[in-house]
Amino acid sequence: MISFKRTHSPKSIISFISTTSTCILNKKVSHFSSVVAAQKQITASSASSLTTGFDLQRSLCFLCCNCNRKSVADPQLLIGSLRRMESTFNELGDKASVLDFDPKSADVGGGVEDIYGEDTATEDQLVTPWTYSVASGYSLLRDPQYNKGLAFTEKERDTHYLRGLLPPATCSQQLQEKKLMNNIRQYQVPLQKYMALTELQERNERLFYKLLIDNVEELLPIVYTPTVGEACQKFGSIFRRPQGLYISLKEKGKVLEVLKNWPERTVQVIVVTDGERILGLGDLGCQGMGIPVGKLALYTALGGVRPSACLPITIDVGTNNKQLLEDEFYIGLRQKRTTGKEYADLLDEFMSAVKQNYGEKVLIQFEDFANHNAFQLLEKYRRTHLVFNDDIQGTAAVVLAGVVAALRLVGGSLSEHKFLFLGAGEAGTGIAELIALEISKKTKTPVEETRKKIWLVDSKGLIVSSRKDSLQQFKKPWAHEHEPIDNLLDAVKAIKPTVLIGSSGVGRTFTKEVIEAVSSFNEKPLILALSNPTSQSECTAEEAYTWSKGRAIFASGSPFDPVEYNGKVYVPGQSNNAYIFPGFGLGLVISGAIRVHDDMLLAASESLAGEVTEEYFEKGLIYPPFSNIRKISAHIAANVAAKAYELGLATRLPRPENLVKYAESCMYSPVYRNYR
Ligand SMILES: O=C([O-])CC(=O)C(=O)O
Ligand SMILES: [Mg+2]
Repeated sequence: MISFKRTHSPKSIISFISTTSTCILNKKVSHFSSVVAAQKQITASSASSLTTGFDLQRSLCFLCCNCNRKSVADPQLLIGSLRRMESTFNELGDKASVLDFDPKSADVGGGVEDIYGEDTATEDQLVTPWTYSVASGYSLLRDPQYNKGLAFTEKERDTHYLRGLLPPATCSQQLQEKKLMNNIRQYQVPLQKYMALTELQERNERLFYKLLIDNVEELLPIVYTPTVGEACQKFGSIFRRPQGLYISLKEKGKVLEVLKNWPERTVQVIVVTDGERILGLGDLGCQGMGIPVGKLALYTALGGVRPSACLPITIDVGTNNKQLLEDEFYIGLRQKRTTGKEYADLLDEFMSAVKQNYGEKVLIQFEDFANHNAFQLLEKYRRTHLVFNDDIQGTAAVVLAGVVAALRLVGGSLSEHKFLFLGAGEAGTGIAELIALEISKKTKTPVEETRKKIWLVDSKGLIVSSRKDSLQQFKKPWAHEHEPIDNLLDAVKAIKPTVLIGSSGVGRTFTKEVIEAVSSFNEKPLILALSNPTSQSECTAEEAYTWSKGRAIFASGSPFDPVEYNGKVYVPGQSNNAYIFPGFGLGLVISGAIRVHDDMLLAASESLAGEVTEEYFEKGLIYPPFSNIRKISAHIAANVAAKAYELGLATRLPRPENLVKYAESCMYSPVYRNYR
């Protein structure tokens, strides 16, 4: 039955009870879930000895259920019980123990009893899916945020009612990590590894992050590209427990309420998608949820943002993917995508609700929206919200960093190079613009001029001025004077780029002829095949090295293994926005930035390029290894935060003196905590 901890002083319990009752009487809380929320607030705000709210909440639940199992929402009955409880404590004074209190004079006896009525409830009876605010006992083992499995110490097993719920052995987090890695390595199929990791995340969050942080190079291709792409494609079939928040057209008019259902109040980073352009795989509708979930796992593992401060969101406005619409296991709305006003209104409601619920400083990262919405959303909200488009801005910052680093290998300054892109969408035009901006700043030349060094090819051929009228807005700045060319190979031959960048989302488009052509007029052609996942990469690492006869400097969006060519081993780099967004977001969060400015992207990019040291250049690498990513992220965060302060966009004052140290000190560590 009810068991307040004996460590709770009766006075503090009484004060809690009376505050709660007052809240209920004043109709500040109107139903039971609000009582739970109120209880959390009261516990947090009263500096009483109520250090654990668990038992209180449990008893409230208990009382509630006991009042009337069919209608737990009756505040009057609850207050009645609370009052009786209060008077029991008052009578007995400091000697009181909660065991002295029996809410309905022994309505509940000993033994095994279904006191909450959940097991005995018939199908038409309502049961309350209640939970504790502070977990203990069985619920502690089921709470991924606090569960430590066999690593609970003897003392914790005593104080948290875990005796008997675990086998006798205890072990360290290191040993658990070793076991889990052994298990994961046994799976041959990457998707099975993905599922095993997801299960771990839902079972023991700290252990999940410990694995990810300590084995980042091995596990990144599982929780992230390429495997996350396959996971999204099969999301309905592998779906077990929901992660993140789903906002669909059904929730129109109620988005704020939906946000309030999320259990965490202090959210710092939201990654949101509408699933229309998942990696280079196209429209995966609601199943795109794998992407925000994966990106936020990296926010924590690579950038040190606390998991509880991360919120993955999928906005479901339907899908045009016929196969999914016909798939019996599809988890989303079964309708064609809505567009126009209805789409804009839902997004608008979402953006306002986020600000209302979480304030001005929550970062909203747009991810994998289709071009036509991505540019518009960024433009529409960048002055009113803290927004960042990873595919446009994050990819741009990472590619600029790689290109700047590569200058050490290929020579020349940025302005002396000529760039040709295959793909003129978010990544292509985003990268092009940031390169043009950087050249403009460095050479003090107007950006309209520096753009002329950069050429883009889309599905219709080279973007040239004669096509201007029919081009989408975001492509227009790239329509330079040139005769029309309708394919990449001819464009390569005509433009003679020193840098060739693939951002088309279409695999195997850097053909042998294309790579041979670009290698014919460059000693060391810089070739970046950015599209994800691996199946969509413009070429493989092996193709790039072989066709360029070992001369290409190559990096790709998804990882490739090292390649041996003519007796030499070439290690390809991974040009993926995962280098940037975790540190970038951390920098915004720690400075309390309220808007994103392009100069912050340049700051992040510069910081990343600065991490590529001689030892990596010697191996032909233009990015540092991911194994150093937390240190890299701290530096990126510090550089971004410094820029936020410089621009007057930071609200965390005073500015910490040493921003790198400060960033490091803010980073989440997955090591287990000791419980009192
Ligand atoms: O998720 C990734 O690996 C990079 C990215 O943003 C994309 O391809 O859309
Ligand atoms: Mg993306």
